[in-house]
Amino acid sequence: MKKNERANLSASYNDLIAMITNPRTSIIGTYRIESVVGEGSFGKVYLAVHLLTNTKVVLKSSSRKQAVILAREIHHHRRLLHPNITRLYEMICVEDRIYLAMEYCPNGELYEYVSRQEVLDEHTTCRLFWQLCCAIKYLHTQGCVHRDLKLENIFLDKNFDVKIGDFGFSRDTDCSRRTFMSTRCGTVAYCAPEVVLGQKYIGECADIWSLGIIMYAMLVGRLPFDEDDTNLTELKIITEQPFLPETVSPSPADLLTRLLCKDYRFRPSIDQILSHPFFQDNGYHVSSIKTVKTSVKAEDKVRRRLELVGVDINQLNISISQQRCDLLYGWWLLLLEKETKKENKKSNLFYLQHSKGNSSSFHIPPSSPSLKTAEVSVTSSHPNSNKLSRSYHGHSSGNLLSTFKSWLFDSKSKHPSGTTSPSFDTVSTSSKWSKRSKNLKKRSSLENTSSTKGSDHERLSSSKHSKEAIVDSHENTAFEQSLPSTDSHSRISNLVDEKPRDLVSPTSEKNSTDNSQLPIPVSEGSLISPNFASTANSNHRPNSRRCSLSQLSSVNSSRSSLTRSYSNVSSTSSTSLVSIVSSRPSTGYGTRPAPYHLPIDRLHKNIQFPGGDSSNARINATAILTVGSTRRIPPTSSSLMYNNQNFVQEEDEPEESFTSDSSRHFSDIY
Ligand SMILES: Nc1ncnc2c1ncn2[C@@H]1O[C@H](COP(=O)(O)OP(=O)(O)OP(=O)(O)O)[C@@H](O)[C@H]1O
Repeated sequence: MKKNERANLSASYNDLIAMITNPRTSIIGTYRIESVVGEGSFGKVYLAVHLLTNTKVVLKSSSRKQAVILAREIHHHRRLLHPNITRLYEMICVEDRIYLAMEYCPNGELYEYVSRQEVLDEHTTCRLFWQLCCAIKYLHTQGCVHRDLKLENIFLDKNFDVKIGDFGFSRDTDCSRRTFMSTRCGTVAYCAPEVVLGQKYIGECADIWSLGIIMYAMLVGRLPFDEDDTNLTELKIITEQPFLPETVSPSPADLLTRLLCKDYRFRPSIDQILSHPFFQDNGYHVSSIKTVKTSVKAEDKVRRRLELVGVDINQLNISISQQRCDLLYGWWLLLLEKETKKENKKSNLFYLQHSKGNSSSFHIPPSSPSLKTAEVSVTSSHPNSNKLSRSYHGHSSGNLLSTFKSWLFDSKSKHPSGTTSPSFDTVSTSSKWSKRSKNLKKRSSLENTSSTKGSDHERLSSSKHSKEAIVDSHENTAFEQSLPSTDSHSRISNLVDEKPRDLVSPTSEKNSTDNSQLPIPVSEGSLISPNFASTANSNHRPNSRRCSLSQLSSVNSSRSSLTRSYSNVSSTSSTSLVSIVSSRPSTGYGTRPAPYHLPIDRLHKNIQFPGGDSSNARINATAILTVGSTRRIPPTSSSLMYNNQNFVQEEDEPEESFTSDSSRHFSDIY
């Protein structure tokens, strides 16, 4: 044996030893774990790289014990394909853990961003809030409500575009006949009055209230109702008008007033919100709503490439049509995303070339890439940079993998043309605001201040018009088959025992004798047209304009209090309003060193916990509490949050069957 051959053998043996003796898992399925980026309720969240596409993803790890809870999240999340919703690529089930591979948002949570910036200028607020509302419109149109919208569940991608995540409390709703729900869920400070009161509520209206809280936090730098004492927070949510500083211009103030209307019946619909002058005056129109688009050409290309490397196309089509979130579906989404990005770069280059010397003919819609971003994209699509990004810095199996990758990426086979270039869908809205408020005057002082802030904000501004290349399933026949039809939606709705009712008009509801429709007991003036507390109200947090989420006297209003929430335990009295205080210590300025959720013994003492192993129990910061329901949860679901607790009551949701099929054990290196 030659000397260098022996050296190679010895090196590969050492690699093998290093790999199998390393106590830390580094490969999960086809992902290589790089680092830990956070801690969720059920486990660590890792930054990982997809070995075939080099795409960065997050891997959310959970114990198999949480499988039933996760099923709800996966069931909703995998159907959602929108530029402002994090994409769920794949679910990897290994012996005792489940990993969810999701779109990575390198700029973290909106919570941290707002904390860093203290307050956002109106232009930035408008851009982010527009994206958020577009995502919510899509969600509601899909017959789904989020029910846990908060700054911590909104992420920012590399272009500082909004991505909603965490669908743990989502549920199906009938978008044509608003469904009444009774499960109290979400985070207290973001909860609508009707939810706090334990009344039946309409999920869409509760989401819209939470949007109001988020918009308020962006503009004012703190939450409108957030006290140390949860009961006080709840009382304020029900009775008080939020204090609105003078610095907020009339137009956003008008929108905020409408969103935070105590009576859900008078809150605007998502279409009405999107048509509000606050958006229109900033150049955001319903005609510029983005949808996820991919071309037939890109799909064909990806299919052929997968076929070339031996993937069974029938199997692939099944995975796609059932949105199975398995290995093949993950490959499909990631490859398609890459291909679409490539196409978008090409079209940006095309725009760039055609705009030279003729800039007036080059129209950039509000949410499409700016020229600056497009230039960057073109530069990075240079063949050399491509090569660089494809190079594999990996394990001993690198050679095989790179051969496989070269088959996937360097296929010379010709593909049928027929590209549908990315375009913007127009969504028509019938309702218009009757009264247009004054044009929004940009507050130059605020903008100046913000422009001098940290690099994050500069990046945000510079990427104002950037566009993410995202996969679209809607042009794909296979995908189309998989999209739940209205029928399947209503079938799912039927599984929920809360009977959907028509929301014809507030008047018709008033006539109803149902408790859920009784007017909310707040002062009459605020019932219909809530006026924000006067800015002259000096008792209420002076100088709050300058206070940040983490600095403000709600000082206590650091993250710990933000995440106080209803929990997935019901009290012994089914109608009592029970709240749980997460006693996670204040973590200071936008950091989260400790896990959110502390052991059960540190909870608010008025909670009565049914028997069970408290040491095993963790409070989900945003868990569920059912009030006023006499239903009992089936035994299988009762272990959702607390072992041995039969009091937990959850709404019936269609459950995804989680197989423990060994074929899913792609890589159990631990
Ligand atoms: N898509 C993502 N991109 C980047 N970081 C992420 C992403 N998802 C989660 N993280 C990081 O992981 C942390 C925990 O994730 P997340 O909040 O989604 O977990 P969770 O289990 O839903 O927690 P909770 O229920 O308490 O909200 C986040 O604070 C964030 O730092």
